[in-house]
Amino acid sequence: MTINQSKESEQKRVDQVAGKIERQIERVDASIAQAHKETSRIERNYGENTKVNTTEVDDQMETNASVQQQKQLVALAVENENILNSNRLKLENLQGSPYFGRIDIVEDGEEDTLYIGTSTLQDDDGEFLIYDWRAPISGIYYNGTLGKVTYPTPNGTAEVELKKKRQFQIVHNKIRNMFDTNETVGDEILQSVLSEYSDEYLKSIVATIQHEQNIIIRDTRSDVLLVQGVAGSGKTSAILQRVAYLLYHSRTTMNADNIVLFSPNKLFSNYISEVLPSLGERNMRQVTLNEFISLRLTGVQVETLFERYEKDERNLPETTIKMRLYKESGDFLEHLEQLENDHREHTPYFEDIIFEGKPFFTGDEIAEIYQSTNPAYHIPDRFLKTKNALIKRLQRRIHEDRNEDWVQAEIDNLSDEDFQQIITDHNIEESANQREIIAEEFLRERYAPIYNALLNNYFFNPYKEYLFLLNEMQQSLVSDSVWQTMIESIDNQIEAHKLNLSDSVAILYLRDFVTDGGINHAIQHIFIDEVQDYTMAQLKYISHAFPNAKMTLLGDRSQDVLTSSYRKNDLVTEVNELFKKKRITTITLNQSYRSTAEITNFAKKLLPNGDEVKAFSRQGEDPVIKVFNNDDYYQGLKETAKELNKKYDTVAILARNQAQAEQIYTHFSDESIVTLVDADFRSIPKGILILPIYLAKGLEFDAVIGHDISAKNYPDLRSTDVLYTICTRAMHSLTLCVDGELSPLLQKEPQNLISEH
Ligand SMILES: Nc1ncnc2c1ncn2[C@@H]1O[C@H](COP(=O)(O)OP(=O)(O)OP(=O)(O)O)[C@@H](O)[C@H]1O
Repeated sequence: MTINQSKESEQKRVDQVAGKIERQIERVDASIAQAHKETSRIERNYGENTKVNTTEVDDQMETNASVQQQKQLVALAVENENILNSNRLKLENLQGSPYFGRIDIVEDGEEDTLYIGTSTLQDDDGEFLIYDWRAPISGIYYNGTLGKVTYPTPNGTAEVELKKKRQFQIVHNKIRNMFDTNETVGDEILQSVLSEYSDEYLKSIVATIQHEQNIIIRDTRSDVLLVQGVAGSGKTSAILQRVAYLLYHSRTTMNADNIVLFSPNKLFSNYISEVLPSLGERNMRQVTLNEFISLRLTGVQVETLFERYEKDERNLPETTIKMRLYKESGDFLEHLEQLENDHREHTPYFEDIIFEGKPFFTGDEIAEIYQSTNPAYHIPDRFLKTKNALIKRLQRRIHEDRNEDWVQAEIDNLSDEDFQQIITDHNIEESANQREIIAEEFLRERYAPIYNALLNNYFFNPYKEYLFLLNEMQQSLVSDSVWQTMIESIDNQIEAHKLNLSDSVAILYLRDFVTDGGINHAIQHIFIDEVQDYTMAQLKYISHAFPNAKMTLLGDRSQDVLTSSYRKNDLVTEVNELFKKKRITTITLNQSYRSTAEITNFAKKLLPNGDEVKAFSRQGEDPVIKVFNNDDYYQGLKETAKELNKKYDTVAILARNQAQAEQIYTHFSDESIVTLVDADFRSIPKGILILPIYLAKGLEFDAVIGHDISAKNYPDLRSTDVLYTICTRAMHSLTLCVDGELSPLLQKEPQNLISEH
């Protein structure tokens, strides 16, 4: 058969499948309408049932049972509707482009042809029209070259012969491109996908996943999967495909709520929010490091990475660097723990528990209980015994206070409804001492804040404990007076309810150690994007806080924008050292997909080990370096941006920091198509955008303009990471504007790229 004949018969199949998808959508719509009616009927019924008489105790009990039953019915009906809606979403996702791959295999002498798409589709006879890309057999499409290949089955590995691998690009149910290939996914389709212009949202790469990316997506063995991937190599894309893959394979034991992604900022969260729904899955939870820490340290304002970066840009003394590097190491957390253990005689710092303006338990009373526990026990055990003793004291108080006059008086003053509510809430039966039981329950409610304070260990002061340990620490990094000044400065910050990043993680770790708390067992997978921005102490803490979670860490040591002013780390070595007791797999991605070959080749020359980076063979225009005479700079920048915006929807002017971004904006403020983006933005508009580089991390734009790459602004090698990250945000066009003298980082560039204005 010629390729044209094949195309004709393939098109026929697409038409048939498209027709079946339409009919299934109609049927699902009818079922959804029916289910919706049913849910409303049950809800109405539920409403009527709750209106029954609730004054008599017997009636109350009966009503409760019936309400519970109705609640369950509502929940079931809603669940049914949710399932139907999720089926519809899957069908919608298949509409217009039902599949992207086909494999022809011979298994046990039998030939079979399988089509692969974003989700499974069966016809009414149960025949598979489309296989989900995550099905074990679909792995062949991404992994196998023609010939003998294997795939996992519940009964072990199966071997088949792969006869043909075909790729499709189907748009509006018309085959636009079709290729037979022996590669993972041939370059032609990838070329075409990558030439498209940027979008507000990242897209799924399911149809064109590459071999190395596939290994990341399908890894289920590693405890820690570390990916060192160059800019634009598909790390973020791989995360999202991997989440979809894991959800599919652990349907019964895991859902999207068991997965947490640490993302760099809110813009980024929005940028990636469409991929999983386009694959028929719910988004996982997302949190920034700062939100995560702040949630755990309520009442304290924790410095963000961006704030610190802005500060670091101004000055960073050598001693600060030394102390910070130490406090950011995994060892520091261990030293704190060790020091705490070494000070057996020391009583942790306890606080009064205040109730209605007065101490209910004083710090001294709590300390006494702690001191009475066996000093041979571990600190967390002594702490737990103290806490249990306090809970017992509270219970005793409740028991003793129940006959107090004030309690009796308060009960007498309860309305009938409140009185009945206590009876029903606690299932209190009629008996001789019913009133005493009611009094106890009443007190339990009244003293709930105390109980809550005990449960949450609010009587322990981790801040003072931390300062104590810092004081006790033997260190030879800096002079004693510098160390003391550092301690005083933390003390002052705590007074003002503020904390810097390194101290906050150490305090959390210390608090969790002493109180044996802070652990979340429900999370099964943690993903950290831009892991080069994390310190080993932070990674250690995250791993401690989610002990059941496998970790997928993705980063690029060359995009170390936020910490490169004081840290030159080797990400892979440090992470391997930190997690040496775990099963760790390291994968390197060297192929960059985002930018044209010209941009990638330009950017990689900035790096000392840039040869590793492989450009994808998509041709475009050469990057441009425009040098302006000081007075003309902003005018030139403005004209450049406006000119590019005629051709490209999004043109991003990337500055080193917020102050520079604001400065640029003042020169543009008369233009309506220009937006100054700051940390509170949740989505990226089209037009000309001005933003500091740290907010552009992980994002991409059609055209990028690097702001003021002059000798003043990018004086030496320490600025390499920032400049590299700026350049690699560009998909199709890169321009670097220079105010005055060219940065030494650009001085080796060929003259034909540089123009004077
Ligand atoms: N296999 C692929 N098929 C199609 N497009 C791809 C593929 N891999 C990556 N891309 C595209 O390349 C671009 C960069 O991908 P992504 O943002 O995931 O890379 P990254 O490694 O996270 O980048 P960075 O570290 O620079 O932020 C995106 O537009 C993505 O859609």
